Amino acid sequence: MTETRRPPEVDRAAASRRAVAARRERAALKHDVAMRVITPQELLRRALAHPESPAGAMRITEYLTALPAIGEGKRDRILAALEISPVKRLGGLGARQRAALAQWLDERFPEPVARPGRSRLVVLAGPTAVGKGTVAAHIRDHHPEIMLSVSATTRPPRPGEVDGEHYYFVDDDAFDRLVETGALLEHATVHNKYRYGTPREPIERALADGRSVLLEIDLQGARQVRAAAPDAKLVFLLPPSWDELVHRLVGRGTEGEEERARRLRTAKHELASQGEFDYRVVNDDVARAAAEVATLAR
Ligand SMILES: Nc1nc2c(ncn2[C@@H]2O[C@H](COP(=O)(O)OP(=O)(O)O)[C@@H](O)[C@H]2O)c(=O)[nH]1
Ligand SMILES: Nc1ncnc2c1ncn2[C@@H]1O[C@H](COP(=O)(O)OP(=O)(O)O)[C@@H](O)[C@H]1O
Repeated sequence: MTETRRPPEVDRAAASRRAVAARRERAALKHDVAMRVITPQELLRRALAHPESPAGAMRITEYLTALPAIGEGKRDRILAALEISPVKRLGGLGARQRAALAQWLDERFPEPVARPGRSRLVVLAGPTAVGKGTVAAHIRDHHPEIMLSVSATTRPPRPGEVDGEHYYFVDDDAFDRLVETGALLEHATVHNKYRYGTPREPIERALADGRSVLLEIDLQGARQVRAAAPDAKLVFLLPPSWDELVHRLVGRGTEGEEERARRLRTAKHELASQGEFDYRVVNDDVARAAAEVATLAR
């Protein structure tokens, strides 16, 4: 049997391509943590579950400096306190080191804790283009038991949008009257442009009938609902990664470059506020994410 052997330079080239790809993937993961698309705990869980993956191969030093507000000085003090050597990789941490790091992370970056037994009023918010509208539409089509609130807006209808179904399209004066008469549970100017608000009465009626209600609104609205109805469940929809969020925004093709850049800057701030929410749902697959939100609405 003749064995065909590849020249060593071919193997070297392949190895170097793999190294570059792994480095790129590690950089993307660090960016996701820095942008708060994934929590530090999530990255650690991935590293420990797959020590051979790019997450597992990440040095503890790289990991710590990717965390919000951790510079090199703080990093070294943390490593000393946790008794972890700076040359360690995440996938190679010992049991005691994992436990110490996990405890430190939970104190420093607490993950939202599910708060069961809350009302059936569910707020779905999240950064631009994460898929809030898509997930809400899927819930409307597949979970008729959940009432999807129809907002009032001063934005003009887009082709195909039906008054009373997608939105109640009103002018500025009519919107003012809704605000003055207290007809809105919350309202806000979104993307610096048009006003949007949630009619209070249909929600109160549905909740009184024992139905679940879903509001797909922006972060300012979510905060007002929290203040007005502290028992509401606040759900934050997350993209699988920052790159995927950008990809969806570009792919939707509804904004020009300048508006996209502005929305992404807002998205960064919105992602940083996810700790105010009770639940986080990753919109990796629309049907799966919608099912998760529908379950929370029960
Ligand atoms: N506060 C608040 N935000 C809303 C309401 N209805 C829709 N929004 C938000 O307004 C934003 C713009 O929605 P829309 O005009 O449908 O445009 P698109 O998101 O670019 O398709 C989205 O972030 C919605 O979540 C509402 O009643 N109150
Ligand atoms: N799970 C998903 N996977 C891939 N693409 C998605 C997913 N969810 C939504 N999208 C796409 O992302 C874009 C933004 O979704 P959209 O519902 O308009 O976002 P939002 O309402 O949060 O601004 C749309 O083009 C939509 O088709």
